[in-house]
Amino acid sequence: MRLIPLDTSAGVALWAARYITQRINDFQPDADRPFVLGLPTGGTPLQTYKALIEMHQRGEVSFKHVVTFNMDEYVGLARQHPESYHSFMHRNFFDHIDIPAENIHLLDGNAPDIEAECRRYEEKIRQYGKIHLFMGGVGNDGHIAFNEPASSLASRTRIKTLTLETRRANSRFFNNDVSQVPKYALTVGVGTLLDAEEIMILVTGQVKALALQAAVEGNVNHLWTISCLQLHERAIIVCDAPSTQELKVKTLNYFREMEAENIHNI
Ligand SMILES: N[C@@H]1[C@@H](O)[C@H](O)[C@@H](COP(=O)(O)O)O[C@@H]1O
Repeated sequence: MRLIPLDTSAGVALWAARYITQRINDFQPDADRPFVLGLPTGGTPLQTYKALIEMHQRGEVSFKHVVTFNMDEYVGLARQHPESYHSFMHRNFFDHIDIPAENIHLLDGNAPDIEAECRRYEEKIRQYGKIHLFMGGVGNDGHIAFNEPASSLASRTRIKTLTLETRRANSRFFNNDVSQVPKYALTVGVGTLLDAEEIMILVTGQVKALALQAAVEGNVNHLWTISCLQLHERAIIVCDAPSTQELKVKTLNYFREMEAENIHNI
């Protein structure tokens, strides 16, 4: 695992946007060989999307041959609802870049047959071979995508019941009314995430401090599904100073030294 400790959330966003841009450009994608990018929603990646849009506008990156798969979507929320992840992604990212509509993949939380929809999503990812880079955030309770505590670490795309903690945290997008937050979501599984070639998780704010500690210093544990990163060959966590509150000084110094050396640090 690489841990990139930065001072501010703005620094995290810039680091992540530069990293994505570099990976896409190094890959030199074309129509027959697109770059496959996994994407999250939530408050954390907003600044990263903004930075990517600015880089695109400056001509530093094109998404013409990038294919995207979003991590999750609420069940039963109309696609046009401003807080559906479909709306979120178009409003905050897709509408401002040159990605072709057919390259965008999101789970359909209103599909008549939920199981078939989840199978279709897994199959679609398989058709592209693999996701090259999966960006994500983390919930306050350590969930990755919507893999709530005690999700199987071998799980695939499926429906999940959201915890009250997650619904309370997300109620800030629903007029602070928890009853408006959907109770279920479709989400890629931990196993789906672990299949990606590389995973980059953004962690910002003190509310994420326990989740970051679990990810970095804790044991691999299904109660903190973010800890699955320890099983991945190429996992990067980019974090700001407030989110590191619960890490040992020794841990933080170790990762700082590794990054300063910049070699053999996975
Ligand atoms: N399903 C999403 C997660 O993918 C996201 O990581 C988490 C944290 O969101 P935020 O970045 O707003 O703290 O929220 C939701 O639960």
